Amino acid sequence: MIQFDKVTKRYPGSDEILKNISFNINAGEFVFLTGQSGAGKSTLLKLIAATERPTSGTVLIANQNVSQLKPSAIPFLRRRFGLIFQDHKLLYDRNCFENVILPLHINGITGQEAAKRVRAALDKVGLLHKEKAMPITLSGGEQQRLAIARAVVSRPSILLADEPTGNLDASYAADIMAIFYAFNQVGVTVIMSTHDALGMSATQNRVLHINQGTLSEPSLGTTNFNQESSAIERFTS
Ligand SMILES: Nc1ncnc2c1ncn2[C@@H]1O[C@H](COP(=O)(O)OP(=O)(O)OP(=O)(O)O)[C@@H](O)[C@H]1O
Repeated sequence: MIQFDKVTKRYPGSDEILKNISFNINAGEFVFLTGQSGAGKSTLLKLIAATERPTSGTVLIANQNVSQLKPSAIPFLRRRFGLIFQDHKLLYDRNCFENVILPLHINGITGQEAAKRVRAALDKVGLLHKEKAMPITLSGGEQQRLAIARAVVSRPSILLADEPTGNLDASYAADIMAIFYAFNQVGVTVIMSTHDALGMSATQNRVLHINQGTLSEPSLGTTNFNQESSAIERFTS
């Protein structure tokens, strides 16, 4: 479903952020993307979402070469994706219902059908009772759940989440992870970047690790992975 073939990414004036990276992600997988700050995790997610283009190499999404898509085709590609960021990107002058309905309105879905879908999405993340609340009145974990509702309301087949638990304490983070696992259980492909290499050592999910521009799939518990984990632990404790 997602194929990178010898992908290199350099921003104007930058060194190579990603170097000759190849991997495949199949429909329905749950993949963690790890690496230190600045390693290129967000860059890789942006290449998948076609908000950035590779400098060289090929990115195929559902067999479509992203670099060869006409600009008019990009919005259709993006409908496959639900995007979730660490900083939510919520609209603070609109209530929860209005935040979640926005992607539907952009896609021309309005009226009762839109309202039904918004309430279903809010329900999935446990926020149906907050539909009229303004985002600023929600806790950090609730705001992140609202961002997830907005990302899934268009029923994307792929969720790209960029450190969605980064600002949250452990219990909120566990709630958010449970929501992502629930979506994955019903067939949604989930690709999630995280600093939390420690947490990942407990997971059975596939891990793609970026280090100095190259990609590896560490077998969990390998020396490098643990060294980096303890560095993160020292930094955050
Ligand atoms: N638009 C841009 N122009 C130039 N350089 C950029 C741009 N976006 C990112 N970079 C650089 O690319 C590198 C990788 O950034 P990226 O945001 O992908 O890393 P990351 O692994 O997601 O980091 P973090 O965990 O801190 O969010 C960094 O050195 C960053 O400064």
